[in-house]
Amino acid sequence: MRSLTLREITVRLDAGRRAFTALDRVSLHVARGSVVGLVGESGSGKSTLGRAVVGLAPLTSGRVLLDGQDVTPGRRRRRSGPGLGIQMVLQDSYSALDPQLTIGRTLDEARQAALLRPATLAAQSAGELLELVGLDHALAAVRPGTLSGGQRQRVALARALASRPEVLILDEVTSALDASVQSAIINLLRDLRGTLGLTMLVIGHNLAAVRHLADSVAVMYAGQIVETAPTERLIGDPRHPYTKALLGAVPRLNGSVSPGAPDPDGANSPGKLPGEPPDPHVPLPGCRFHPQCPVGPLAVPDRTICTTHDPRTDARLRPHQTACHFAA
Ligand SMILES: Nc1ncnc2c1ncn2[C@@H]1O[C@H](COP(=O)(O)OP(=O)(O)OP(=O)(O)O)[C@@H](O)[C@H]1O
Repeated sequence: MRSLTLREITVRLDAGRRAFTALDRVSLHVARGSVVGLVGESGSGKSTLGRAVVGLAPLTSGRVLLDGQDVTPGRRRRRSGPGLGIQMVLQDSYSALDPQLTIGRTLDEARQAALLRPATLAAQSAGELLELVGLDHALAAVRPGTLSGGQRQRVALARALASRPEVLILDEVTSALDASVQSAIINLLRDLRGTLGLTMLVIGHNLAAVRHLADSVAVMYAGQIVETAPTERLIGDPRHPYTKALLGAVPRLNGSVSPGAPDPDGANSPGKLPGEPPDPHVPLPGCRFHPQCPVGPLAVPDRTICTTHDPRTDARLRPHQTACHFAA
């Protein structure tokens, strides 16, 4: 396993009439064999970050490093990019699997692709891969359409593991599943982490699921990471005003939640904060969070949070910070 380092990742996307900044200089480190959770509201840029790392979203600037080695997608001097070294599993495994191929064929193709990679460790058989994710060998003969959502997600995981990736990015892999299936997948990921020592970036709305997998959690808001901290510290002592607001909307998080506990009502997910997150298509002048920021008008009603409060130093970064309720 290797570490994953993201340095100042910026992604500008084209949304019809004009481009907008979906990710703004995002930096993150996932130590070798560790698990980092990435949480935030819908539209904050979590999936775009994962996609940019594996080359599925255009990277405007920034670097992707595996153990310090530059594997940034699209860089000229890099020959293969993250390639098979970083694998991503998506929420929608139905569209991610070819409906015409049997599961065995899908896994065999993934194994074959991995064998072309010189550094690849010995790939396992399709049956062994299925076993690894808790599925019966017999499922190798069937097509994805006959599987349940949970089984398909396990197959998607097996396909990602077929190439023995150094880093696994899991994007909302449980959010489309029933509560009990969610719980089983979370437990599977915990087991795989133990047996394979995987380095993982786990993206999710569900803070409880991330909590029970992740050593540390990064909180994303409007295309930026506003706070990163060891998981229990983040939950017990959030420093950034946005993290506090996010956790404040989740009363049960400070209580006891059993590992991998299902969360059918979303009570352990980041709660619904007042107002709407900023629209990334509309550039915001001055403070991005505070409705009364004197630097400029804010297009986000009810968001009484100022991002200019530095959680690491507790410093007030800019003069207009004094208008922020949270830092007052
Ligand atoms: N291909 C694209 N073209 C244009 N805009 C996009 C594209 N992909 C994402 N976006 C926009 O980028 C922003 C970030 O989206 P992203 O899917 O990364 O957020 P997210 O935090 O993963 O949300 P969710 O949890 O709902 O998946 C959103 O405003 C989204 O509409």
